[in-house]
Amino acid sequence: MENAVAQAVRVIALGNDGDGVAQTPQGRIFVPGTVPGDEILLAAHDGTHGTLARVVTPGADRVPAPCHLFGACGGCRIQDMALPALLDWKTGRVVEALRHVGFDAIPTPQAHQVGPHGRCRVDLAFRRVGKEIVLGLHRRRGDVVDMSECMLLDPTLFALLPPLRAMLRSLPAVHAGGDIQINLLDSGPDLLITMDGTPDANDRRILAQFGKAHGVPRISLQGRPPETLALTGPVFHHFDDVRVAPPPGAFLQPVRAGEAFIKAAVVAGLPRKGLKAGIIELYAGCGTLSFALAGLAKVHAYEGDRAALACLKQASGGTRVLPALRDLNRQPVMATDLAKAAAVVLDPPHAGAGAQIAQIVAGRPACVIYVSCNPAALQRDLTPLRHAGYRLDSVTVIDQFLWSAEVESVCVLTLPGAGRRNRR
Ligand SMILES: C[S@@+](CC[C@H](N)C(=O)[O-])C[C@H]1O[C@@H](n2cnc3c(N)ncnc32)[C@H](O)[C@@H]1O
Repeated sequence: MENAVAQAVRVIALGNDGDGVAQTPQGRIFVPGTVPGDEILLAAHDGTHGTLARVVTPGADRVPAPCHLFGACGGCRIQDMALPALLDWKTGRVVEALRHVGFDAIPTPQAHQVGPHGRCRVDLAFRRVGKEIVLGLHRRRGDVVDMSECMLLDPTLFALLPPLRAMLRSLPAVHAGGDIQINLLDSGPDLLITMDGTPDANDRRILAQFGKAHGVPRISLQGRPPETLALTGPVFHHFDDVRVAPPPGAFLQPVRAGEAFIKAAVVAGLPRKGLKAGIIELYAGCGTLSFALAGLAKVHAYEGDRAALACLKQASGGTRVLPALRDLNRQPVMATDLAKAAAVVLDPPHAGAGAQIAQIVAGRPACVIYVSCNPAALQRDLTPLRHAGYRLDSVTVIDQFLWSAEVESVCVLTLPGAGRRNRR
């Protein structure tokens, strides 16, 4: 970074990762900590990225960041922009991706935003610093920032942090530090720890005491597979009244309200008729959507992670969910099977659905409901479906990663005429 800029420049947009984009005489430059409409002075820039010297005139959507750690902690990227404006920006990103797909008509999206203090899933890092433990999220580029306050975390998880720090401080197997994944289940927080020492019987005793005292039924050590270090009570969660036992570190939606919005959009997108043919669900995880779908039809649920599949299988007895283990990149569900389904629901990982998409295109199921956490993958995966004649019936945008650039969406696609063909 060298070039100082003397005159004020205007921030005209947000980039995909949430940094402001300033229009300068030298071209467009990403400037963290700015929002559209700001008139700013740059401290320096290198032609593509700049640093903010100060905001000269704030944009209409600029607000004071609600958390004192904003700017230091890497957890929130865009806290100085009003939440309705942030939801509009995220909605715009999804619509832009769909425009690039080339749909003739894009329905007006339904947009939902969760409230603060709802995060039930978090990955924290911890470091020994002197006699203390620093526990929190990483800086944007750098070390861990102690989470002394947080606008995101569920209050139960936030309340766990002080005793967790104290316990980690006393744990002999923690030398320099490690990481903790926490899932807040119905049975309480479920901890999966990575540490730089090897826990012995004394460490396990300390962990079990902590678990009993703070309502943490299970603490596991990261590994393949994870090892249970302390089990002081039953581990369970519920999806639509079905009791499941998620494995340590299970993928779950991060916010309950976000999960409910996704589920409602998926269920609302199912066809009204022909559900007897059953639903094919791809990337089912531990069954977040499966049991809701099974309230309406038989569900063939495919998942590639063994532990998640075992959870789904154990819970599926007496329901209409039929789980199957499958790596959908290497062995996608074939077109002939997909063709018979009343609907195909897919919720792929960040990279998208890869090889599975070609089989969906070839199978031409009447209805495809695509749940996305990545607009770029959504655009890539829906493009061949649009070329195959699919129409976009509805779009739902969900902002459940508040104050970040992440956005989820649910797109419902139908193939004109295919319902009649498949029901014959
Ligand atoms: C975004 S999560 C969705 C899970 C679930 N629908 C939910 O809402 O909790 C994606 C899921 O895809 C699974 N997955 C990732 N790659 C896969 C693959 N190649 N084959 C099958 N499943 C895969 C992951 O294990 C994870 O459960």
